[in-house]
Amino acid sequence: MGLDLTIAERVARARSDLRIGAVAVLRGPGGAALVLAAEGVTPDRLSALRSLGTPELAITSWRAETLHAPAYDDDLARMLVPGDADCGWIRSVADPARDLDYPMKGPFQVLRGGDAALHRTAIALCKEARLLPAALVLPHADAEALARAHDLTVLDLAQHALVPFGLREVAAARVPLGVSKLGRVRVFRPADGSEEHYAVEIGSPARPGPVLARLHSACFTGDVIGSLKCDCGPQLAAALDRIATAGAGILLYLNQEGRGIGLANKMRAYALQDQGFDTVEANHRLGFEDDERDFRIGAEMLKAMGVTSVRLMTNNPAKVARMEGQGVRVVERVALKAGHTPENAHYLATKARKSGHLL
Ligand SMILES: Nc1nc2c(ncn2[C@@H]2O[C@H](COP(=O)(O)OP(=O)(O)OP(=O)(O)O)[C@@H](O)[C@H]2O)c(=O)[nH]1
Ligand SMILES: [Zn+2]
Repeated sequence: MGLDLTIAERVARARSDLRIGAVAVLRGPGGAALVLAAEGVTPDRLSALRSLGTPELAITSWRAETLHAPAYDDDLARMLVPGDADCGWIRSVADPARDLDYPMKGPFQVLRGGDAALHRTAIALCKEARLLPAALVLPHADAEALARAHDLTVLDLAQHALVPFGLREVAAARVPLGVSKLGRVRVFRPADGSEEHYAVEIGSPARPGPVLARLHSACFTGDVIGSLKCDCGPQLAAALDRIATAGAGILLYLNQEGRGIGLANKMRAYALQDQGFDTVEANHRLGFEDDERDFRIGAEMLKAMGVTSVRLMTNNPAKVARMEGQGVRVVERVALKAGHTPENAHYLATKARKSGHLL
């Protein structure tokens, strides 16, 4: 019926519920559970969950490795929350901020066997909500009745897996730029309620290409406030300059701050870097992969603009491979070196050594 929530709307609702600290219900073939982002737990919510059973804390295998806890489910670990643990305990398992000062001590009661599908989706939703990748999960036979009684969103695991990936252009206008009067900005909105992304088109790039293109991931610190910790700001300026000099091209500004972990998590990663961890180690200690970006977005935007082949400005061979994997031909990789400073030398060297970037 037309008034029913679509799958995309239901997933967006569950994601925002976790984001604001509310409880949602996940339902799978093996049962259902109440879930809550670890970051959003409050004493009230914790005691409400406890009145219904023993909550489990799902963390990624990266976070488990830092805590020296076994990840029996391969990509994640499910720990029982001890009866005397408070919200501070839960936050310390999820958040490495205080790992060095107050190391978490095991032994942790890690569950083995059984089904981790609900936990896996709960972590995926936390990541999509740009929260720490850790969730409280309380499997419960009456979870659906509780959802009805408390007006909670119910999401099927199958629905989460099926959410349609679709981006459509919602607005476009001429924007004269410092580098070229022939600028145009197009705004793309994803079907799944996540952030919008922008295309900056200069001149009239000939479709289907090859078009001189740059996929730039948002970096508030580098792009907006001139941080010296990375090379993003100067790369952004250099890419626009190159396109303007060539007369035509496209820069995609993708809202995948912090390689897809969001600004709050990136600042958590920076705080860990202040403790001596490098950019990759910091992501892992937080429980993330070193790169959480979804490269379908850039490819779909290019295709939506009629572009299927590019001369890609990047120093990251993985970006080239990911674009090719998504059906965009990269006829040439154009090196983009700008903004090397003493402050970002270690960061760039780490990306070269661990993530395969070309210096
Ligand atoms: N998680 C995390 N993200 C960072 C850090 N430093 C910069 N970033 C993010 O990294 C991304 C940089 O992306 P890009 O410059 O587009 O991509 P790249 O993979 O380095 O490849 P290039 O095309 O060669 O620049 C931005 O989203 C930044 O916010 C960091 O220390 N930790
Ligand atoms: Zn940056």
